[in-house]
Amino acid sequence: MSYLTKIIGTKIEEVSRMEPIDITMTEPIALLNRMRDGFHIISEIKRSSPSKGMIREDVNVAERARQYEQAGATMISVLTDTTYFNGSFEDLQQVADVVTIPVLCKDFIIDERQLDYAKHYGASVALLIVAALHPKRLHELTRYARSIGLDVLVEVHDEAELHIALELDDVLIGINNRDLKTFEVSLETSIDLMERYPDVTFVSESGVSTVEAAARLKEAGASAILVGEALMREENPTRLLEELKTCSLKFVD
Ligand SMILES: O=P(O)(O)OC[C@@H](O)[C@@H](O)c1c[nH]c2ccccc12
Repeated sequence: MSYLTKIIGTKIEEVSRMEPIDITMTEPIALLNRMRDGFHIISEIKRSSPSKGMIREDVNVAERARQYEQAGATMISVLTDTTYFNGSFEDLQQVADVVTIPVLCKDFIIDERQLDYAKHYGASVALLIVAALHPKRLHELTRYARSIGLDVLVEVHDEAELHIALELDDVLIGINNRDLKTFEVSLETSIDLMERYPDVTFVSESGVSTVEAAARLKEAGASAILVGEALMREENPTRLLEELKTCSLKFVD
């Protein structure tokens, strides 16, 4: 059984225990427009992961999110899964309370109730993973998210999944360089797809740990990169984040 299948099994159980929660509906924030020009950093609050184990145990998430915003991040991603990533909706809320930039709820979302929680705890964007959902459910959840005021980042890993994502209106597409079934990471996953679809606005996700990697992705057409581990490992992430944001192949030996 793949890890993704295992995680989804856990989510099905978790969702069945989630009480309904109040939400205040808004309009989505037009995330796609914000990403169209320039090169953006989405920095992630990630305490641990199944593939890397503990990354940073004691983290003041509010403080770190503020540093990310000050250093120029366009959006903060917060892992809310507890079982596999040691995150929580409390983390999401703490971040949303202190930053002015959008906050992404990063979880394995399979049900409307999780979208309600994301909204309630302050997210303005939610992640939906194509590999985790039947295309019909992906459509339903995308529509529901937008109806309550959440923009959607849709995650793909190959061309077949990209075709499914391209059928959705007004979503930002992320290409995960990490295969969620094997944990293998390759930047070529993004580079190949971005070169074949030059008109699509893409976020390249995972495995970006150097300025050179960021520059390669930018050169290949990425509008944004999503960086978790590399920034979390920095005691002070400001400099690395600034360098990733202004990266250029010209300055790389
Ligand atoms: O820590 P990294 O390698 O920089 O990766 C960040 C982010 O892309 C990764 O956490 C991620 C991408 N898609 C996901 C889906 C679920 C959980 C986590 C993820």
